[in-house]
Amino acid sequence: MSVAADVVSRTGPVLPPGTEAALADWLPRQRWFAGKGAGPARVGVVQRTVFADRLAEGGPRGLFLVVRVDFADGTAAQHYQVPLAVRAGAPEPPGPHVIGHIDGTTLYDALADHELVCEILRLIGSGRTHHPLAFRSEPPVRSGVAAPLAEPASASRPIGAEQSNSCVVVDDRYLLKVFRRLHTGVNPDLELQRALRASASPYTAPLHGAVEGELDGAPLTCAIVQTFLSGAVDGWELAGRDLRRLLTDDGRWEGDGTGFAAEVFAMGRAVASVHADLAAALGSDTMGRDQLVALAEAMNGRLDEAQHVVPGLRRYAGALRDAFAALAALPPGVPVQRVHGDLHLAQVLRSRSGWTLIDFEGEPAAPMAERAVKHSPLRDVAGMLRSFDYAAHLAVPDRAPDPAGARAGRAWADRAQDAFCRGYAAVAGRDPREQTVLLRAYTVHKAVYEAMYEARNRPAMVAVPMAAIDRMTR
Ligand SMILES: Nc1ncnc2c1ncn2[C@@H]1O[C@H](COP(=O)(O)OP(=O)(O)O)[C@@H](O)[C@H]1O
Ligand SMILES: O=P(O)(O)O[C@H]1O[C@H](CO)[C@@H](O[C@H]2O[C@H](CO)[C@@H](O)[C@H](O)[C@H]2O)[C@H](O)[C@H]1O
Repeated sequence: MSVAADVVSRTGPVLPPGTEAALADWLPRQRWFAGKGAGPARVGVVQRTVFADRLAEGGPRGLFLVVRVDFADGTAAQHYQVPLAVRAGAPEPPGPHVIGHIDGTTLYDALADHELVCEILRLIGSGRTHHPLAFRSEPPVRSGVAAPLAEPASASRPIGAEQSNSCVVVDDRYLLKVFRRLHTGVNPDLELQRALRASASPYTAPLHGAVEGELDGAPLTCAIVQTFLSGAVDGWELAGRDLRRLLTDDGRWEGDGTGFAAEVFAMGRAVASVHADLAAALGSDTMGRDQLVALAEAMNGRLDEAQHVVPGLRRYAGALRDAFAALAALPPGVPVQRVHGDLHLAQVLRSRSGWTLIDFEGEPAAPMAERAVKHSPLRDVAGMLRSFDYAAHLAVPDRAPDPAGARAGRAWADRAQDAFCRGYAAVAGRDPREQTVLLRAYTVHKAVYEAMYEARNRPAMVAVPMAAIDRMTR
């Protein structure tokens, strides 16, 4: 399973013996490691690509590793990406990025090493290949505009701890995002942002380049670089600020909120515009009878899985299946296209230039083939409508639940959902709420996903989607 550490460079083996044991200890402690509940794991390095080697001169060696994890309990094997730094001695202060100290070297996460982060950007900027990895810069949208990434960078810092992947901000200008859990196939975060760059969408952060590879003969997306929107605030934070303004000092809710509804109207416009650009760039289709039935079956399948994880869903199963059956019975001809796939308030950033959609990778645990399936754009609309409901529950932490507060939160979510749909309609020409059956099916389907996601990742929050399911099935 593993590639032996047998390649010897001027300074000894490329990977010191014991690397896999150190990784086996380090990986399960990472936020993005998806195999946490699966028991003991065996770890093997199945691919390693040296992209920088200055160990002999007292500098770092940088490698991209593909690591395979096999689980003792029979859970299917998972692949992860680890950009690895190796330096002589113990140059790194202890921290969560340190993987181990072996044979006089320190092994640590290369994203914490400014020199190596710069090297990755330089390789992308100059379009180099270190087989099997291709470092590519995106062709200029307008001719004569050079790729900016070859310039030296002076500072880099990791951002966000609670993420599925790992991001580093370079010079406050670029965001390098390294995908952690690997699925073969082109990641939609690259595919869709490439298409949106080509159509010069003003609602995405321009893509500058990517690192692409292959595993077992299939394509692999390893990393992307895009413009970092310095000073941007995400929709979740803005929603929280608006909700906090409604809350009086003595704990009562008062007023209608401030300008947030106007912001949300603009957000709806941005999402509809991105949908139009995606349809133009990557094509659209219609669902016939068979596809509608298959979609309803997939939704039922997820409900089956979710009921094992959240037994409380069982009492709603009849009403939920009715919503999916109504979808299956819709007249054929429902338009479908590529969509964001996991849209919520933290996936939209508000900066001076307006709203920007980020993170087009879809549901991070799903195989790429599933994420590439065309859907009604109402899938994203449903995701955002659910997010306003979440915000009303959670954006004001430590607030004791009380009926008046719940009513005020509900009224806030209703207003936000209304503003979003009106903004969406202003660009799409049709209010998503007119497609009642479709929107209801996608919305309850999303809530079922959330119940399962929360049970696995944030059990204290299961009550949020469960309350929505209770309300929507009454
Ligand atoms: N282009 C960008 N400009 C500014 N901040 C960004 C940008 N892209 C992502 N971020 C920030 O980084 C965080 C993680 O990015 P995201 O693409 O959502 O990664 P993940 O797949 O790990 O969730 C986001 O929540 C956002 O705050
Ligand atoms: O951001 P990710 O792509 O990793 O998405 C996953 O995590 C999200 C939580 O961080 C989760 O979103 C759910 O919680 C949000 C509030 O924290 C809420 O705004 C969303 O509406 C709700 O779905 C998302 O489902 C999951 O895929």
